[in-house]
Amino acid sequence: MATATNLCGVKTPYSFSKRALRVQSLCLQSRISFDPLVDLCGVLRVRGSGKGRGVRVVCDARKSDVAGESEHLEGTSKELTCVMKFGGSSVASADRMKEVAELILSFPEENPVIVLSAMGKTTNKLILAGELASSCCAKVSEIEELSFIKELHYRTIDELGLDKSLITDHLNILEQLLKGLAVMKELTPRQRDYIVSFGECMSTRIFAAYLNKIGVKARQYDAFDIGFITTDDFTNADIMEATYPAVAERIHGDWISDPAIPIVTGFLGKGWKTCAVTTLGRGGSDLTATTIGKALGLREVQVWKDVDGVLTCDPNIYPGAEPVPYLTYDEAAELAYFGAQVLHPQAMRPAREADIPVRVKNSYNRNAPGTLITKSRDMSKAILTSIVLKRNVTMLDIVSTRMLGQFGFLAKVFATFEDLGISVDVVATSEVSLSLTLDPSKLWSRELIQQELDNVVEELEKIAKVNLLQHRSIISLIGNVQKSSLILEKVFHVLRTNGVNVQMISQGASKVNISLIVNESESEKCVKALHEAFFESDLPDLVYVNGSPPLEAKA
Ligand SMILES: Nc1ncnc2c1ncn2[C@@H]1O[C@H](COP(=O)(O)OP(=O)(O)O)[C@@H](O)[C@H]1O
Ligand SMILES: N[C@@H](CC(=O)OP(=O)(O)O)C(=O)O
Repeated sequence: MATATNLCGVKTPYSFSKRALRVQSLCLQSRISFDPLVDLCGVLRVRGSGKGRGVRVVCDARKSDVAGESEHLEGTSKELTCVMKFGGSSVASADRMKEVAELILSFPEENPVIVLSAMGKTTNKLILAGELASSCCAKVSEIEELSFIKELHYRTIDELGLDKSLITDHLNILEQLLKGLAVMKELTPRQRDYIVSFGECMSTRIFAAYLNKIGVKARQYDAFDIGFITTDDFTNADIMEATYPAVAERIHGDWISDPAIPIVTGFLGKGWKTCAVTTLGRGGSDLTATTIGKALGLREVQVWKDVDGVLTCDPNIYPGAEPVPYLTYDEAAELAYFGAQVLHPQAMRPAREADIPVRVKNSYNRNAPGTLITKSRDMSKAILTSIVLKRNVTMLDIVSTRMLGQFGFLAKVFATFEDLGISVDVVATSEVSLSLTLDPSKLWSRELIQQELDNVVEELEKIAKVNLLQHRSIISLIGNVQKSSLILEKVFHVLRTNGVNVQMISQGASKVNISLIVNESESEKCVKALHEAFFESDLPDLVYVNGSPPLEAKA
């Protein structure tokens, strides 16, 4: 009897079917390590790598048929190898779609799963159209955003030489939905998710049809139909565990029976209770990509953007920002969480769990090396990796009205936030007081509405004195916190020179992030000055006090 590892990581005896034994023998013949894993559905999955190529073989351990599998198993070059995700900016027009098709074909050794976002700014336009329709500001047929979406998609179809019927049903349903919103005079998060889903549904249909037209066999998938199961948190849903086996089975099953490049809608899922379409939060196609990478055990996930990788800061704030060649999952996650638009905050989770490298590349400059994100990297020379600015942050200073030493104060404060469903970003605390910032991304618009803030203050004032400070920014310094004294020394030198007072400082438990809270009006100036000091200055990093090197220099 052979053994296989179950999902809890335990090796258990497993009675292999003829088919599984055949997989084992083919793996051995091809010098692919045989590492069987039994998933929740009892399906035996084998991961391994032979001659530098990632290979994944799926077979059912309980069935005994071997027919139809041999070509797939022997011809390992026909395995799906990686995910390539293209964001809205990469597929913004017919010309861009042609370039992306050419880019995909320029990697003949790859059999990618393609994940696409909506074309250009379609998602923003869909949200606006929904808001306008429900607020009765305009007649639906006259909503400019709707006309823009129709025109963009029909023009793209025309320029690619495709048939309009590909998306006419979608555009008709979209218009009907907007008319419905105008009657109801409301736009719920659930309705908003359904409306925005049309962007990805249309871009993927157009792109798959174009590939088929140029003779590259492709198959379109709506993520909500192929097992992307999420929580029912509309506008910010979370991927659930059941997604991985379901997506693997569907995409892999189709690939084996009739190989065609899978073209999957990014950003979308299906709520597990409501069965309604959900979205994964803005920029959620990155998460779709890493989820597929983990589900299929692929070799690499590539996210193709309009910048040369993750940069040392937001190029819109400082155009001199430079690409960062290597990052760890922790650094990338922290960077995204603290506001770098370039990656979705949750996207690193599946990649980290499956230990799959994520490469951030530029679809406009494909020869640029980009950024490689992996579990670990050489940190010996790393000091600061990237500077991230999160604007429009609200800060609360909370001081207990009771005596020093009163226990349970912090618990009561955090219980208030839990009751009101508001998450907190950065915290600095003593026994009787704490300062914290509120996460503005909780709401779609990335701003906490005034009524929620009033509720927070009203509740907290029952136990504390509360000072609400708006228009603040968080500057997050992502880097090697083992060198925190060195980083802080330089930071405070720069801020003092620029006359900026830091209002709060916090070092994340993740050990890759130091956060500073400053006034919004001073924040851009700070980021530029910090960027110059850390990435462009020839000044020595270490300033010796009284002629003796600081501790970390001695170590
Ligand atoms: N640190 C950063 N590194 C790279 N890009 C950043 C950074 N911070 C903000 N950005 C912005 O993120 C954009 C890329 O992210 P996004 O628009 O979501 O890409 P896509 O839509 O192609 O997936 C860049 O054009 C850039 O303006
Ligand atoms: N279209 C969605 C999802 C997405 O991921 O887009 P992009 O890859 O262009 O950031 C959005 O705009 O949020």
